[in-house]
Amino acid sequence: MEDGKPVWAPHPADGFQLGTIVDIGADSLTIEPLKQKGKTFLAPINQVFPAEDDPNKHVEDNCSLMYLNEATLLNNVRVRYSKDKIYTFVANILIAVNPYYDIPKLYSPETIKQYRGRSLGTLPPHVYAIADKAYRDMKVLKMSQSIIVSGESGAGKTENTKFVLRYLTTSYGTGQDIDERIVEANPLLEAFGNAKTVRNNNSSRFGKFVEIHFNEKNAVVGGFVSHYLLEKSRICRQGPEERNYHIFYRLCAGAPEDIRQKFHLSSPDTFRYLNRGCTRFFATKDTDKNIMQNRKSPEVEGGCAIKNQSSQTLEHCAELLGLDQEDLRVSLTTRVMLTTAGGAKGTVIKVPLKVEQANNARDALAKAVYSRLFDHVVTRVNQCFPFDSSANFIGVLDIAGFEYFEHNSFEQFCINYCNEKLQQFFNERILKEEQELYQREGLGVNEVHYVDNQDCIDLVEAKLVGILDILDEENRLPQPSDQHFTDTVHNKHKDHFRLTVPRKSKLAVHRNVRDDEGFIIRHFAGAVCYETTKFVEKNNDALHMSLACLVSESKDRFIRELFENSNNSKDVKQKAGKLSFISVGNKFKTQLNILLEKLRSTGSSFIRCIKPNLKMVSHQFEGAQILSQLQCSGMVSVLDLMQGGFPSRAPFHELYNMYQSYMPPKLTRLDPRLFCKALFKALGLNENDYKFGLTRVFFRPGKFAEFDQIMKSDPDHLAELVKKVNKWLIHSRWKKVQWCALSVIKLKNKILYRAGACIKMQKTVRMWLCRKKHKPRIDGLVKVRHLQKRMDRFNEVVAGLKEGKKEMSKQVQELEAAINALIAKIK
Ligand SMILES: Nc1ncnc2c1ncn2[C@@H]1O[C@H](COP(=O)(O)OP(=O)(O)OP(=O)(O)O)[C@@H](O)[C@H]1O
Repeated sequence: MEDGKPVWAPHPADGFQLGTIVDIGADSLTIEPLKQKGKTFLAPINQVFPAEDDPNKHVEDNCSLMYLNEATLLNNVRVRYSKDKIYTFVANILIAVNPYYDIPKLYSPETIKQYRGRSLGTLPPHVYAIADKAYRDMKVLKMSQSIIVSGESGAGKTENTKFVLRYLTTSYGTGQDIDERIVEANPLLEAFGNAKTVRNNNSSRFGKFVEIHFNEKNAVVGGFVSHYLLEKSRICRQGPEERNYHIFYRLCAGAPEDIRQKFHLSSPDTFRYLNRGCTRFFATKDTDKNIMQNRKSPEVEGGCAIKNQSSQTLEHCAELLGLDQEDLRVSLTTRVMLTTAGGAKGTVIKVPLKVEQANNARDALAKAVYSRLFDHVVTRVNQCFPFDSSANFIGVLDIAGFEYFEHNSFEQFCINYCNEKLQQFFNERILKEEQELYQREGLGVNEVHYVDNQDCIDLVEAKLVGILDILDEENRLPQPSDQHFTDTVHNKHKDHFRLTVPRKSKLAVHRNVRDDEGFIIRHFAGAVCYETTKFVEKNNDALHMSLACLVSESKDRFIRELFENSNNSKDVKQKAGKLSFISVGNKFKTQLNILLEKLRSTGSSFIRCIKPNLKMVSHQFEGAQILSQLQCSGMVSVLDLMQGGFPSRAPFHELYNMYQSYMPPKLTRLDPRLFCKALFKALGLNENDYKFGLTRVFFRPGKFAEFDQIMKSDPDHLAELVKKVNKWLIHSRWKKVQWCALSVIKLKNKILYRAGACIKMQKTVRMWLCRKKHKPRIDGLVKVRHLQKRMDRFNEVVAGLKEGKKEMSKQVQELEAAINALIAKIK
C-alpha cells in the first residue's frame, strides 16, 4: 500500500469503505474515510486492502484487476451490479448476483445463439458461457461434466439452474420433445418441492442434481434427476409468513371441480397444515412449571381421542388413504406393543398415546405420505426423459449453500455438513489441483496455503465417533434423548479444534444455550451454534409401528405401493413392538458420498449465486452481507491463488487444434509446441502474461481470452498475423543458424584453449616431478661445489708454506681430485 493512496477498510454496512491511512500501529491502522474527512477509526491490518486507482472501474474477469483481494472483488461486483451486469468471472468461477427483476434480453434466444461454441471469456460473463464451456469440455475431453450452483436461499440457484438446462437443450438438443420435457419438469418439481419462505417466495426445499445425458454425437438423449433432503417439517408446521408446499394452494385454487370434490378441497384456511403453525411451548422440565396451565395446549393424561369436530376430516383422510376409518382412528391414538417379558410373551397390547404423542404420530404420517409422494413424483419425472444409453452427461447441482441463523437445527446441520463436503471438493479442484499442476509443469509458482477441512468432515461423518453415528446410536436406545446425545458428542470430542460448547459463542443468544442443549462447530465459513432439541426425532424417518402396518395394507394401490417401496415395510410386522428407526442423517451421508464420487469423476464448473439484499428488491446492494456470502462460498480463498497464479491453461495440442484451421499448411506442419511458441512470439504477448509448462501454456487471468480474440479476429488481421508468424519463424530460424555457427566457433576456441592449457599443465607437473626427483643431488652438488671453491683458498695457503709444501700440495691435489670425482659422480 503506497503512501497517500486510498485503501479499502472495513465498513459495518457496506463491507468496505475507501479511506487513507493516517497512522500505523502494531497490528492496526488508523484510517480516515474519504467520505468523512477529519474522522478516523482503527482497523485491523489484515482487513485493510489496497484499492484500484479508479474505484468505479469494473472488469468482466475479476482476475484482470491489478489488486486481487476481497475488497476489490466486492467493489467490482458492486459496480457491475449497478450497471445491470450481474455476472462476473473470477477466472473460471462465475459469480451471479440476483437482480430481482427481469433484465431485458439477458436470457433471450438471440443471447443463447451468441454464446454457442464461444470460449470462456470471449463474451461478457454469463451463465450461458459456463454452460457452453461444460458442453465443449465434455465434447473435447470426452468426459462428463458437472456445474455446481451454490448460494444462500434466494440467491438465484434455481433460476440459474433452469437457464443452464434451457441453454443446453436449446443449443444441443435434437429439437424433439425430450428437450422440452427436461425443462418442463421444473414447474412440476417446484410445485411439490418449493414453498414461500421469508427469504424466498419460491424457495426450493430440497436439493437436486439434474443430469442431461448426451449420445456419442453429443446430442441430448435424456435426463435424470436425483433429489436430496426434502424439508419435511414444513408439511405440518410453517413459520410466520411462510407457507406449505405450493401444490396445496394450487390445488385449492385451481383444481377442476371433480378433483376438488374427490379430494374434499376448499379454502386453505380450512386445513390445519395450511392455516397455522405450532401452538406448543418449547419449554424444559423446569421452565414448564412456570407456565400457567391455562396458557398451554390441553394435555389428557393417560390417552387421547379424536374430537367430534374432526370426525369428518378423519373420514376424508381414511377415504383418500384407502384405510378403514376406525383403524385409522385407533392407530392415530394408540401404539401397538409386543410384550417381551412376563405373562404371555408376544401378546399385542395397545398403549394409549398422549395428546402430544398422537399429534406427533399424525404429523409423522402426513410427512411420510408427502415425502414418499415426492419421491414418486421425481421417479415419474425421470420416466419422462428415459434414455437407452448415454456417452456422457452434464449434471447441474442446485443445493442450498452454507446457512447460519440465530437458531440452527438438524436441517442446518445437514446442509452445512453437505457444504463442508462441497467446499472440500472445491478446494480439491481449484486450489490443490492448481498447485499440483503448477509443480508438475515446473512453473516455479509459489505454493498457496489453504485450510483443509477434512477434520471437520470427520467430526460429522467418522465411523462410531462422528456426530451422525453418535446420533444414530442415541436413536437406537430404548429412551433416546437430545441431552444425552449432546453430552456424548461433547465427551467424545473434548479437545476437538472444530467443536465447542455454546457458552463459548461470540453471540450472547447462544451463550444461554446449556452445554447439553447444543454445540458449536467451527465450519470453513464460520462458527455455527446448533441447538440439538429434536435432533433425535428429526433423525428418524420411521413411522410408529401401528401406523406403518396400517398404511402398508391400504386398500388404495397407489398408497400401498408408496409404502411398499420404503426400506422398512417388509419387516414391519416382524418388528412390531420393537423400536423402529430409519436414520435420516446416515441416508444423507450415503447419498452425499455417492454424489461426491460422481462429481469427482467429472470435470467441474462453479457458479456462486449472491443475494444482494434481504428485502428481495432490485437495485439494492447490501455490501456487508454480500461480503459474508463471498467469504462463505470460498471465493476469498480462491483470490489468493489467482493473484499469483495462471488460472487459464491449454495443452499445446489443444491450442494447435483450436487454431490450426486459421493458419496456412506451412505453419501447421510445425510440432504443437513450436506452433504455439511461434504464435505467442509473433503476437508479441508480454512474457509475464503466460508461461510455457511441460505440456501446456498457462495464462495470467484474462490473457487467454485476449489471445483467443486476436486469433479469431477478421481475415485481414489474420493475414497480418500469419505474416508476422512467418517473419518470426524466419527470424527465429536465422537466429538459430547464427547461434549454431557461433556455437561451433565457440567450441573450436574452447578446444584450442583446452589443448594449450593441457600442455601447460603437463609441463608444470613434469617439472615438479623432476625437481622432486633431483632435489637431493642438486643440494649435494651445491654443497660440494662450495667445498671446491674453498680449495682455491687452500692452494693459496699451501703456496705460501715454507716447509712441507710439496707434501701438502700433493694432499690438496688428492682432495681436489676426490671432490671432482664426487661432482662427476653426483652429476
Ligand atoms: N437471473 C434472475 N433474473 C431475474 N430474477 C431472478 C434471477 N435469479 C433469481 N431471480 C429472482 O429471485 C427469486 C429467487 O431465486 P431462486 O429461487 O433461484 O433462489 P434459490 O437460490 O434457488 O433459493 P432457494 O435456496 O430458497 O431455493 C426468483 O424467484 C426470481 O424472482
